[in-house]
Amino acid sequence: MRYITAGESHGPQLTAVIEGLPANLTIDIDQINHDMWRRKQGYGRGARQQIETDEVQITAGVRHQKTLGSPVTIQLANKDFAHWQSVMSPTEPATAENTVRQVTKPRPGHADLVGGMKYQHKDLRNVLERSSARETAMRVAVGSVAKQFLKALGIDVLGFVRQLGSVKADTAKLNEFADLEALRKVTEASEVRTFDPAAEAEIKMNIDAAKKAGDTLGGVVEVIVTGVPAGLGSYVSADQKLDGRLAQAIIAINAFKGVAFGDGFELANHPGSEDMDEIFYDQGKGFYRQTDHLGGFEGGMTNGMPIVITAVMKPIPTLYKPLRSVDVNTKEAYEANVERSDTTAVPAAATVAEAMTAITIAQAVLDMFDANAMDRLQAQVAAYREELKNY
Ligand SMILES: Cc1cc2nc3c(=O)[nH]c(=O)nc-3n(C[C@H](O)[C@H](O)[C@H](O)COP(=O)(O)O)c2cc1C
Ligand SMILES: C=C(O[C@@H]1CC(C(=O)O)=C[C@@H](OP(=O)(O)O)[C@H]1O)C(=O)O
Repeated sequence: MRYITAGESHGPQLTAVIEGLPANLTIDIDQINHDMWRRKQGYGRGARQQIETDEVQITAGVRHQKTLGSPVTIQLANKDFAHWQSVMSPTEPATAENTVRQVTKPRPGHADLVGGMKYQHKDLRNVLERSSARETAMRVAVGSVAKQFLKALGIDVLGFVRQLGSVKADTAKLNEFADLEALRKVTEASEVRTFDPAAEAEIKMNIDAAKKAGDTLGGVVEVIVTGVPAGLGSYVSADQKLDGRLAQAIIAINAFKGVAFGDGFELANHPGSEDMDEIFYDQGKGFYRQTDHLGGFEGGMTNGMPIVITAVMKPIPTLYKPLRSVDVNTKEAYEANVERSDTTAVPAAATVAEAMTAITIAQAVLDMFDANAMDRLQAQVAAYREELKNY
């Protein structure tokens, strides 16, 4: 399965094309729109989210809620385009009137300056429109389809917030959740998508304070995947290592700067005897582990334990507090000014990280099993799970 997205932040619409989904997968559009809603939410988001409704349309590859095996197209209108029609028109020629909102002042932390140099744009709007995280809306739509595919195979994926700014949610509280369903309910109801109400209250205060100071906040998201059979991905070649592919997918989210599996950077603080997940055997369930320090991966392959990914998002680069930069035409120094921006988007980014994870795991499943028809694929996965138990 592969996908591509197209669309500018203030252009007419965003589009995703997914190729390689098996036929007869049931697609629930309400579920997609629910995930779109989750990405739109989150304390600290800016005014743009009040303009958009983010309800998608499926325009190809699905009939009566079932995939056909042909490419699937998902479309999303940008409501904000109404305010940018002339500036962002794909067909009108450039005139003095419709190029008035040219951007010549690159914002530090954005693609603006280097994108302009690379593509020979002097109106940096030509860069920022596509480098904007608006595009992550389509990744969430594709991810929602991937999640529905995985769910049909007993694999569940959830992303949530672990830390926002310097405030960390309490790990002991996370361990109290019986399953992902219970965790989903609590984190979905949280305005900052976390599971710790005490941390949530403190985080909201910090977001208010950052906003007041014209500053922004980053944070750490976590994604957990349960029900994964052992053996997805492979150790045989670097490009087949599934942990490596997941790391690429996560770092490819706007503003993500680091990714780790299991205990992650904490692994360095312990000797090997405390970090490995020892192997046990039971007649009924086969080989199993009692711990998951390595986050579900050995040798680039899933080992049957939950996949646990944490990833860090830098603070939003557009600040109301001005940052120093230089105009690309006049070469004069200036201090950046801002129209509108998010104070933080870590809660939204947790949904994006969940989507990128789901897409990557779905691709690994489709690389390994029959990718044509859902029934045959389900039968193969069930037989494979049985084979593993009897190994
Ligand atoms: C969900 C989400 C929302 C974002 N919202 C904003 C925003 O409102 N303002 C902003 O300057 N950056 C925002 N960003 C981050 C920028 O898109 C990103 O930092 C920029 O494109 C440069 O890419 P890089 O940080 O990956 O190098 C957002 C990122 C995500 C994932
Ligand atoms: C539009 C979205 O996020 C945008 C991501 C973004 C950026 O620079 O990445 C900048 C802001 O856009 P605007 O300049 O239109 O206010 C955010 O609102 C979205 O997530 O749907």
